[in-house]
Amino acid sequence: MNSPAANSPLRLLIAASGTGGHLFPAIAVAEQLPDYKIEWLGVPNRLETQLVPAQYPLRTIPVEGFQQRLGLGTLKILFRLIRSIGQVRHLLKQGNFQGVLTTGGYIAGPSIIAARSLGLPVILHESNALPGKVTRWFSPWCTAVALGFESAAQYLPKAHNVYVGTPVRSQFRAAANQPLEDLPIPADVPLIVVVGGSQGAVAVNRMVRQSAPAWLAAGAWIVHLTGDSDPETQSLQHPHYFALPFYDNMAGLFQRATLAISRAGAGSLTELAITGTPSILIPYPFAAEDHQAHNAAIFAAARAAQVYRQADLTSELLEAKVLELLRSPNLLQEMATKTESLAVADSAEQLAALVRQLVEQKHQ
Ligand SMILES: CC(=O)N[C@H]1[C@@H](OP(=O)(O)OP(=O)(O)OC[C@H]2O[C@@H](n3ccc(=O)[nH]c3=O)[C@H](O)[C@@H]2O)O[C@H](CO)[C@@H](O)[C@@H]1O
Repeated sequence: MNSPAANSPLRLLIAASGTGGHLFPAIAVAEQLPDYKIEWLGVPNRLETQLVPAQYPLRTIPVEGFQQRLGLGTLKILFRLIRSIGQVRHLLKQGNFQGVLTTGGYIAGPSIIAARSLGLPVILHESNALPGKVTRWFSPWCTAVALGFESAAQYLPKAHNVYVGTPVRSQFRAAANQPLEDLPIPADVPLIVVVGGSQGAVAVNRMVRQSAPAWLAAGAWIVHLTGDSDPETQSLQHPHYFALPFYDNMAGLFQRATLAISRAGAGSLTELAITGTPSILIPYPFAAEDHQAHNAAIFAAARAAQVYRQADLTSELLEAKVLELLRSPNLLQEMATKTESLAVADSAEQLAALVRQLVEQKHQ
């Protein structure tokens, strides 16, 4: 591979794909590397085609997950994996890249193998408390593994682990109390924010709609981020209830929220910690290896959140727990303080510094 011309910007390939939880931390790090020439690697038809800022050219390759049992399907996937490795190698050589940053998931496997086979440094960021399969399999080959939760290191004994927290978008690092200009919510009313990860959570949505009338009657306002695949989003109408498929100003919303009801994806938890927002967490029960329950357990242990398994939760119980919290400002304040203590405010800067160190040291 050619060495970069003196003074030409270093070239980094970011392999991050699929969900907000994988994309936003990578975007946050990219924002910290304005002097790098960055290109993006993703999968066709996934969220990256909408969320990755236009300044980072997006390349796509078709990769899929690994099945549990061996069979013809597994062979096909293996074949695709080998083909993807070849495609990423070609891309890396052609683009004269000097390093790879990935946030895990299926796109990470071929990216790590391709980059390491060319002697390029790879930094893998794992945001979950229980690292995903791809991270557990491929982390020993990475130059460094950056962790969102310190306790994840116990699952990666052969990796070079560095705890940095999970990077959040720049909106979360701006001054507090960004106004919600598009939502006419009075300053002095309690606000409940409901969020089901980047794609919404239909089961949580249903429970929330059943419980919401009691919360509204108690004087609360509600912003309900439903995702775009819930057919019943218009079934509850109330002047103090806003149902939206997706919302951009999450920093402003979490800062303003009295209480959040959320899934327990690493991205949402990190943001709740940064904004010091007390929460009720309902881990997604079908997440790979139940990893959201591991994320939520850290918040529960720190008394930063109340955690309920979806299977144990009814709309009556949810209704009662929320009312109880709305009537307990001291408890909410205590949860807010505990939540804040879990935040790593400069995670994006730390991870960008790690990328610089490893990429630049290799190319000195
Ligand atoms: C179902 C599933 O397996 N989800 C996983 C997925 O994240 P997934 O994207 O589902 O969930 P996360 O909580 O990590 O991230 C959601 C992100 O979307 C943003 N958002 C959400 C709604 C909205 O209207 N506007 C908005 O901007 C949130 O602010 C947050 O930044 O990857 C994460 C990181 O590996 C995992 O921890 C999650 O468990």
